[in-house]
Amino acid sequence: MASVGTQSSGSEKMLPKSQNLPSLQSIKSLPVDFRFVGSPTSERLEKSVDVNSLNSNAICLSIPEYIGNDLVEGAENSVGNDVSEDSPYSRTAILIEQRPTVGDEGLDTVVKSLPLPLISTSRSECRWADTSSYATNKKLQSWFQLPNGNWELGKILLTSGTESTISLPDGKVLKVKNESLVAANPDILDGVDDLMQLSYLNEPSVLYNLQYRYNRDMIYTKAGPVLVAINPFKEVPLYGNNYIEAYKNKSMESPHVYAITDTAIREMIRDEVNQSIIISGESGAGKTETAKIAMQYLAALGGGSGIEYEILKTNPILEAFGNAKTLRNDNSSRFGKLIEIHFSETGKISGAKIQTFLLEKSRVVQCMEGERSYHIFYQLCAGASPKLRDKINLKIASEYKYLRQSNCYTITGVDDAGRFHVVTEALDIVHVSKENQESVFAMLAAVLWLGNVSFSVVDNENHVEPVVDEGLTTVAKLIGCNLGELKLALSTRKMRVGNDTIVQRLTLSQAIDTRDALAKSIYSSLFDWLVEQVNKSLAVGKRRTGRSISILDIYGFESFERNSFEQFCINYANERLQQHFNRHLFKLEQEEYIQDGIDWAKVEFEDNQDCLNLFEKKPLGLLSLLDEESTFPNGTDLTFANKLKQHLNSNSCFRGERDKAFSVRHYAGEVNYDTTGFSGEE
Ligand SMILES: Nc1ncnc2c1ncn2[C@@H]1O[C@H](COP(=O)(O)OP(=O)(O)OP(=O)(O)O)[C@@H](O)[C@H]1O
Repeated sequence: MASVGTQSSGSEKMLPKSQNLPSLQSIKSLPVDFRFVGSPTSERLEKSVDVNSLNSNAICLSIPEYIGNDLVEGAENSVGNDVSEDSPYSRTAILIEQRPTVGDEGLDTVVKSLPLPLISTSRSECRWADTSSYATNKKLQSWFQLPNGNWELGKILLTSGTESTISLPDGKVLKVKNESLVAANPDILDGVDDLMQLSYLNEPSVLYNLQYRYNRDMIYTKAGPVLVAINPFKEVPLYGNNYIEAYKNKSMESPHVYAITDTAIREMIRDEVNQSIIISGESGAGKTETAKIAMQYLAALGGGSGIEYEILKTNPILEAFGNAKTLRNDNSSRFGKLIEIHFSETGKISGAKIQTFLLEKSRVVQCMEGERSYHIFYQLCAGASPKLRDKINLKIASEYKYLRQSNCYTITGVDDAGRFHVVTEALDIVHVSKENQESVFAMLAAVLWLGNVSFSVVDNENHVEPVVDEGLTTVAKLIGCNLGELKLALSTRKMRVGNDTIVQRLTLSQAIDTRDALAKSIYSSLFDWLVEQVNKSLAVGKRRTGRSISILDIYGFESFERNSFEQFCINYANERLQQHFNRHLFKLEQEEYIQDGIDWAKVEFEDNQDCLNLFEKKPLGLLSLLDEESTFPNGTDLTFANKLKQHLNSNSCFRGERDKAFSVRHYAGEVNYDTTGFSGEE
């Protein structure tokens, strides 16, 4: 007699009535007609001692090839008899792996007689049987969106005509239009580890499934070929050597960054093709942490030469110089990075190369209340030795205007002085000499002192001159420049008129802009120089004969009140990534199903092609128009904004705003841009 079942790992309300739930032993002692297939669920079944820890209540069964149609019908009896709706196992699903020798007819007979939903007849094809009749037998449930936007799972009590009566979990009974109800999946599909397994793939079902797993610390879920990670904002016991060992070369299907990375390694070796792992998401979603976890896995598998240690040590350096506290994320990357890890033919790491993009330079001179500038400034101020402080005339963070303006110096739980030592150690490891390190710190101090440079008005046209004080003299000393030259550089500009060069005095606001531009330029040159040093160190003497795995971690989609040119570029890059995601998750997958003639209910998704066209179309897209305006001698930010309004106002993704502003309807929401600085006007 076949009786199969397992306890749901779900909430109390879902537990079966019986107190005597089946033990692992009873599951294992299934009749010979059945055996576990080598799927992740069954693997876990066999390994796990505690059935309660299972995250799925689907039992995977395989019908051995030699059984044939007759025995399939036998299976029908045994399953059908024992697993009735009232049995303790009523939430058990059955997944039958169809072998080529089992005819469709035989299988159909089994399917029809099962009192339970059949999840699949073939795991590889994922052709889920329609479970709606099962749901009708039970009390039909549907999602209903409340006025506040939240989704509630309602029980349908009655359907008549175009309306249904539903009861919500809080006991309220509502009469609603049928079209406002969104199909819910049967309980049996709660917490599936691949969203593609859901019978109904709609917003509330996806959110519910992700939350169901998240509540159980299962932060990873697959969405076909894509891994969805939900930031746990706490330590989760999912990493480290034991986990690495478990995933190593095992083609484990259960969702994890290690599994994705392992697939990249295997496919790189097997197909001899370079691989890339693209990580995208909004700010604070966990991209950088995920990139680090992937790098740790690569280092563990491809390590041995010692270079992997250097690669991992680049993280504290890049984070110190390129990350900052924002309102959304205490450690927000303010630049994008592409890390290429090179492997030799034997699969060992032979070197790496880091490319960085779009460092947010403006943060050096201004940041919002409650945010911080780059970590390294605070680390330096807190952790520099007395000798170094003396040498570069360093004060505490609150002495510097650039750091003072946002009124935030520390991050809860972060020891800046301690981090400074970690950074200097990491700089040692990537072979930045002590002498060069000192020059780096001197340049950082110069940037901070620049912010303290003030100006005094010298005539009635508001022309200014820098005040000669500790700030100005320290900057001159640190950057190795004559004081008089520095004064001129900060208060005048040279212009060519015909064959002559004339020197024009700057007004206060022009001088402040010049000072800030110098500070930004010093900082971004320093950042680029460091990345160059890191790359030299990671590539020394290594022949790049093998293949590589690249990890792209670009900083996330963001929207402030008024967004800059940098944010415009970042949001465009994110729009492109979204399109890549859509293509792989929906477009290509669905095209393949259609080509193969697979009966597939089309999944509706929001295609962001229109928004991409707004950016990319020639000659009347945002980028082309910006290119054009930047080359016009009389082009300004205002003429650019007017041009956009003239040509793009009829585009549904665009809206002209007052003065120099416009907004774009991105996939993640509408964003307002201020064209100040877009056209590069003088
Ligand atoms: N897997 C994880 N385990 C534990 N904590 C995590 C994990 N992923 C992210 N976090 C937490 O969330 C914070 C933000 O994550 P992270 O810096 O990776 O976000 P991000 O997507 O790179 O954001 P940004 O675009 O602003 O750089 C981390 O500092 C960490 O505290």
